[in-house]
Amino acid sequence: MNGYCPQHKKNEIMDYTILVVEDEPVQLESLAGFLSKQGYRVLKAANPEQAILNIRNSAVDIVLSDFRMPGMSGVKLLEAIKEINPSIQVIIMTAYGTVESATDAMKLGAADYITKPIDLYRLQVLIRNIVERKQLISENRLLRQQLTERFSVDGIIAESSAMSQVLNVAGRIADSNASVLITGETGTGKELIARSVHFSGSRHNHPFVAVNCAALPDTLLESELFGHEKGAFTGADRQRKGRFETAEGGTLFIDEVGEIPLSLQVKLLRVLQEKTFERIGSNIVLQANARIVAATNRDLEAMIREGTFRQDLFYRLNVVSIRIPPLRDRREDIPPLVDGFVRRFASENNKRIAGISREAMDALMKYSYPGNVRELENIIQQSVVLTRGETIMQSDLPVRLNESPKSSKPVMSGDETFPEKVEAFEKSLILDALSKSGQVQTRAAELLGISERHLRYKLKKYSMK
Ligand SMILES: Nc1ncnc2c1ncn2[C@@H]1O[C@H](COP(=O)(O)OP(=O)(O)OP(=O)(O)O)[C@@H](O)[C@H]1O
Repeated sequence: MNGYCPQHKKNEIMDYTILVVEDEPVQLESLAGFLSKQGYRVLKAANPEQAILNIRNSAVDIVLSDFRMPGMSGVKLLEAIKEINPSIQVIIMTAYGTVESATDAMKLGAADYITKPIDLYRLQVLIRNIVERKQLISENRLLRQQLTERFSVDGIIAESSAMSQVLNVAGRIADSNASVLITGETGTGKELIARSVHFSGSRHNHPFVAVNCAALPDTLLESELFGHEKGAFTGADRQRKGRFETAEGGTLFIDEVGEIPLSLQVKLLRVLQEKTFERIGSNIVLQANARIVAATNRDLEAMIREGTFRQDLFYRLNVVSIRIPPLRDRREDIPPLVDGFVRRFASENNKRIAGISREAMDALMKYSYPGNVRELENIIQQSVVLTRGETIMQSDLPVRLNESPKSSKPVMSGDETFPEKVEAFEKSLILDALSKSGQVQTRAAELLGISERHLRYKLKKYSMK
C-alpha cells in the first residue's frame, strides 16, 4: 500500500460503516486500521461467508471487498450483497491483470473498483465520494418529500449525481431572496427547477410569473415587464400591469434572459438595484419585490465579451448560479425519465403499456438528445401513442434515433401529412445551413435569409438545439 492520507472531518462520516472483506490477514488489518483512523466504523471479514453474516446482522453502508477469494468470487459476493440490501455500495479490490472483470463487476452494480497495491489516497477519495453521494441522496429524499408535502412540484426526476446536486442547491436557496441564474441547453429543465425553487420556498403562496424574452418582440418586452398606462404608446388602449407587478411577493421567472436587448438591460438593472419601477407612461413609483430567477441557454459570459450583455446585470442576476447539464452528460437519468414519461403518457392516453423493449432502451441510451429532456419527453409521448402492443419497441421510436446524428436528409416514408413534410423540409434546410456555417447560428440565419431569433425559435420548436 502506498499514498498520503490527510484526516477527514470526523463528524461528517462517523455514521458510516465500512465492511472490509479480505482473506489476507495483514492486508485486512492494515486497511481496517486505516479506515477507522479516518473516522469510519469498520467491520472485518476474512471470507465471503463471514461478510454475508456481517451484512445480515449490522447496518453496513459500504463494502470494500477483495475480488479473488477462496470459496466465492467478488462478483458472487457482490450479487449476494445486492440481494440482501441494494443500497450497500461495493468497492472491489483487484489486481492489475483482472481490471476487466472488475469493470464487469461495475456493470453488476459495484460502485467502483481499486487496483492493488492499494493507493490509500485514492481509496480515501473513492469512499469520500460514495459517502457524499449517500448524504446527497438522503438529503434529496427529504427535500423531495418536503417539496411534495408543500406545493407539489411532482415529477422532477433526478437520479444522476449531477441532477441531485441541482435539486440540492434549489432546495437550499428556496427560502432566500437572492437572484438565481439557471443555465443549461434548451429543454434541460430550467423552468422546472425555477418552479421548484419558488414552490418549495417561503414565497410559495405568492405568484410564480414567467416571462419569455425570446417570444416577444423587443418593443413589447418592456411593457410586458413593467406594464403601461393607457395611451403610453400607440396601441396602449388601456392600463396594463406588467409582470413585475403581477409577481408581487412571489417569483418572476425571466426566461431566455440573454435575448433582452441592451437598451432594456439597462432598465432591468436599474430596477434590480433600486427595487422600484414605473409603468411606461407613468411616474408613480412602484415597489419591485419579486424574487428574480432568470434562465438562459446562451453563454452570457461570451456575450459580455462580445458586448451584447451587460456585465453588471450578469452579476446582479448570477448571485446563485445553477447549471443544468445536458441529458447526454447524465445518461443515468434516461431510464427513470423514460419510465416516468411512459407512465404519464400511458395514463393520459388511456393505454396499458407495460414497459419498453431492451433494444428500444438501448437506442434511447445511445441518442445524443440535442433537445434534451423535452425531446425525450416528445419521443416517449409519440411512441406511447403509436405503439400497438403493450411494450414500446424500437420500431415505435422516431427514425432519427437510428441514424447518424449529422444526417441532413429528411427521412420520408410517403405517409406524412403536409405539416410533417414541411417540418422535415425546414429541418433539412436548417441542418444544411448549420453545417455550411460551421454551426454558427448568426451565419446560418444569414444563409437561410431569416433572423437569428427566428432561427432559434425554429431550432427550439423542432428540438434541434
Ligand atoms: N428532471 C426532469 N424530470 C421530469 N421532467 C423533466 C425534467 N427536466 C425537464 N423535464 C421536462 O422537460 C420539458 C422541458 O423542461 P423545461 O421547460 O423546464 O426546460 P427549459 O430548460 O426551461 O427549456 P427552454 O430552454 O427551452 O426554455 C418539460 O416538459 C419538463 O417537465
